Amino acid sequence: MTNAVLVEADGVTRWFGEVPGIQDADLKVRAGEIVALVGPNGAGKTTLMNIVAGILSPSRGRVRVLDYTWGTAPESRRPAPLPPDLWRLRRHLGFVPASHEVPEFLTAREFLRFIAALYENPRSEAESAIERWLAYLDLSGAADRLMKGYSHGMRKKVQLAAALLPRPRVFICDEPTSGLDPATVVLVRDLFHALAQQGVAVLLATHDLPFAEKVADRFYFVHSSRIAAQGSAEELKARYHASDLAEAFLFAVGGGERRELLRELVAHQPNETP
Ligand SMILES: Nc1ncnc2c1ncn2[C@@H]1O[C@H](COP(=O)(O)OP(=O)(O)OP(=O)(O)O)[C@@H](O)[C@H]1O
Repeated sequence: MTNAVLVEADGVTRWFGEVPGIQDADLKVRAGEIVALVGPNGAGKTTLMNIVAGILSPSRGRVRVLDYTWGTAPESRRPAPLPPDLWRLRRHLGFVPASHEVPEFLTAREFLRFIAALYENPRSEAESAIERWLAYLDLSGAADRLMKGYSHGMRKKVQLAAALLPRPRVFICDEPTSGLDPATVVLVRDLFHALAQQGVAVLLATHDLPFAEKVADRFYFVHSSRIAAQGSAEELKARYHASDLAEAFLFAVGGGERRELLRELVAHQPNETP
């Protein structure tokens, strides 16, 4: 299996007016690698994912996914237009957004058929792939109901199936476990590992650190619109003398000072009698 870099961001910055979405972010995801972006709300994870998925243009910096390169070099705060032929990349890039949006007035089966037709999968092959995805994600019983009545978790499952049906080489997934029951989280974990084994480059963003630690090979800590640290779980824990990934994150973004402050706050005064 090749370990070529399939996704690369170089100095990517995106401003929303005066608000920084992400600044000077460098990112790499290799074939067969699972990379997780972790960080608090508003840190910049979704902005970075949307940029490398070709949904949002960077204000500055360059992006390469497979053979497609786009972005801008000048010192500008104005987003560069996305290249018009970027749609060609989409059949190779599966994307699951953080939102649970699906076309509500279609059934899951209709929607998946639409996706298969869009990417010109042969009809017979597509039907059997759709059946298998529905079965794997435990959606077969609901497949002919309008998605209007679907729960958040069911919608997430449909988004996963739709993104993976065209067999992408790059898979970008925002909040993969949000709304999912614990048994489905295990299915998704296995799914990610299976994709990586097939040489797919997987990029995800999550608040679910136990899940991330089980699936990801490498992490990017995103904080205040910047990448604060990157590495494997073992590297990050060793670097910040942390017992788990959450603690490593806290120390990487300066939370160690808060721990010191807490120690001082609760320490007994020297002349205090117990
Ligand atoms: N369309 C937008 N217009 C204005 N500001 C935006 C827009 N999208 C994102 N931002 C801002 O960019 C920053 C990064 O947001 P982003 O959604 O990337 O964070 P996140 O790490 O994905 O957060 P969460 O974990 O809550 O999803 C935030 O300050 C956010 O308010």
